[in-house]
Parts: sequence; C-alpha cells; structure tokens
Amino acid sequence: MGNCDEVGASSKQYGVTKPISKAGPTVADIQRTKELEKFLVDSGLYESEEEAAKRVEVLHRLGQVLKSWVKMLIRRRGYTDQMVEDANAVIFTFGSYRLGVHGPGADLDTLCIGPSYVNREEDFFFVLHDILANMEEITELQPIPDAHVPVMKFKFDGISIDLLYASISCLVVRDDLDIADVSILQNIDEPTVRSLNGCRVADQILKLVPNVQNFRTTLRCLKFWAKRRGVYSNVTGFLGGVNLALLVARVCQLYPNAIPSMLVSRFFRVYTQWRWPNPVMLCPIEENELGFSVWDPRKNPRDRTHHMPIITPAYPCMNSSYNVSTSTLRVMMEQFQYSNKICGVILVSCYVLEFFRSLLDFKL
Ligand SMILES: Nc1ncnc2c1ncn2[C@@H]1O[C@H](COP(=O)(O)OP(=O)(O)OP(=O)(O)O)[C@@H](O)[C@H]1O
Ligand SMILES: [Mg+2]
Repeated sequence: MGNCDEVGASSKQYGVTKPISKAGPTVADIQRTKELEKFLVDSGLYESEEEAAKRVEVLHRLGQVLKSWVKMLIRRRGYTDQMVEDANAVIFTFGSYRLGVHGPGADLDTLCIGPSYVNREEDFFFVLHDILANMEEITELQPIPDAHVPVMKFKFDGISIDLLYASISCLVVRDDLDIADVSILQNIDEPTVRSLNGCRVADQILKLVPNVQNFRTTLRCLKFWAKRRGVYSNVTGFLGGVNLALLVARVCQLYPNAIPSMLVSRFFRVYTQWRWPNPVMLCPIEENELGFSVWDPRKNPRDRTHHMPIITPAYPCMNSSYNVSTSTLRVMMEQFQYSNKICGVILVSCYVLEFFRSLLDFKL
C-alpha cells in the first residue's frame, strides 16, 4: 500500500515552519478514518438534524431581536427616520459552533456587533437585558458585566446561549461587516477587543488549516478524548475547546495531507515530544500600530511564567492557556504519552475500533 505523496494541500506552506511530512493516506488509513468517523457518530457526538435546524432558527430570531433593539434605541434618542432605517446590529457565532465541532446540547457562542452609539454598560446590560427578560422563549437569563469578557447568558427555546457585545467605531454596521479586518479594532477598549477576539480567532483557525473537514473530525475526536480522560477544562488549567482547536490545527499544518486517523496519532506523537514552554502557534505573532499588547515573553515578564503557551492566531495574539500550571501540564503530558503508546500499538494492529475505545477508556 503506497502513500499518495505530494497531493492535495501539499504545495502551500501552512504555519510557521515547513511540514513534518507531506504524506497522504494509505488505503488502510482511509479505512481507519471511515471507522473513526463511524465511531464518532455512534458515540453520539453529532447533533440531530432537528437540533441543527433549531439552532439556525434561534440564531435568526435572536438576530431580529438585536436589530430591532438598536432601531428602538436610536428612535428613542430622536434621530431621523433615515437613521432609524440604517440602524443595525449583526450577530456572529464563534466557539465550537462556528468551528463546526459542537456536540448535542453544546452552548451557542455568539457576538453582537453594534454601532458606536450603542454601549455595553447601559444599552446592552440594561435595555437589551429587559427586552430579553420579557420574552417568553428566554429563560435562565444571567448578565455577567464584570467578567474578563462581559457576557449575557441565557437559554433561547432551550438552547444555551452566551451573548457578547462589541460596539465598534462606526455609525452604521453593515450586514456584510468583515471582522477579519484589523481596522475594526480602531478606537475600542480592551473588553471590546476581547469580545471580538473569539470570532476573529475562529475565522483565522479555519483559514490556517489545510483541510477544514479533516481538522473538524480530528478535533471532535480529540475533544472526546480529552473529556473522557478528564483533561477538558480551561478554567481548571487543562485544555478547553479553543486550546485543543489550536493544538489540532497545528498538527494539521505539520501533516497537510494527512486524514483524521493519521492526525489523531500524529497529535499524540507531536505533543509527547513538544518542548514546552515553546509556544504552539499557527502564524507569526505580529505587532501593529494599534498598540494592543500581544504575547511576548521577551517583553512581558508575566508571559515568561506560562508553562504551555498556545497562541491565538488573530491580532492581538494572546496565550489561550495561561491557566496551565506545572501540575496540570504534567498530567496532560502523562495523558499524551499514554495515548501515544496506544497509537504505537495500533500501527501493527487492525482492531481499529478497539483502539479508539482503549484511547478513551479510563484505566490509568
Ligand atoms: N482562554 C481563552 N483564550 C482565548 N479565547 C477563549 C478562551 N476561553 C474561551 N475562549 C473563547 O470562547 C470560545 C467559547 O468557549 P467555550 O468554552 O464555549 O468553548 P468551545 O470551543 O465553544 O467548546 P464547547 O463545545 O465545550 O462549548 C472559544 O472558542 C474561544 O474563542
Ligand atoms: Mg462553546
């Protein structure tokens, strides 16, 4: 069974170094990937069509609520009819939903972008809050204005939603607003930059991987693995969704023509050998004239204390895993090593499903 070398995504370089291997899959890899995909479906990692349709509908309805909220505000302030007509807000998604790796019941991470005259403190956390509080379909409404990234949490028709707000410095927000454009960060404060960051990061990740579908399947598998092995949690110093997404994306760059069954085992091989605190990054860290602080251990003493830097790929680049401590890093390294060993065994075995099960099995 020969490798299909030099195919597909191999002509372009992804990431900050050359790839480790441009090898494509063998027939056995293709078979293993099919079995892996079936395993993920059978394990219940994909939502039903009904749930997917409901999310789309909820997003649409929430978008309508946000648009009429902004129009109502500007009308109330006595602006002209033309300005009321132009008043607009747009809704973007980020997190696992935007990346296309969310499971059934996952939260829907959303960001509302509004014009300069609609602020977060009053308009979002009071006026919009009251509108939402009076809607029948909204339950468990919980505003958290003082969080590092201010957020309004609620359920809309039973779907959990995290809603962030960013007011950008323009009077009219167009429906086709490009959030990748760095000019969107002009004249805004740090919490707004952080609110925009999740969407900008998700879009960049999808642009920086050689093959989005292979990235998604591999990430679904590694999220499942991390949950079952007890290392899926950003707040407690392990790996959250965005950290894992970045780690998987980097492996996809290093093996641009590999398919998911190959990428899962390469993941464990790469991170078993990774010399932390060398940072994992998908693109160079750039400074620019806007002057926001970016991750830079030469400049910022605090960045030198990070044990497992996993850097976000959109300006201003930050370390997404600042919570990792020496002890959580040690636990994660043990888990990488344990799984890397199992992957070594599979190379000489054909019991693929057994292999995936043993990766997830909670024996230490
Ligand atoms: N430490 C962090 N650094 C940077 N961004 C973060 C961090 N934690 C969360 N975020 C942003 O918030 C988004 C949503 O976080 P969340 O915890 O919902 O994870 P998720 O990737 O959506 O996975 P899940 O399916 O578990 O919800 C992340 O994708 C990321 O954009
Ligand atoms: Mg989420």
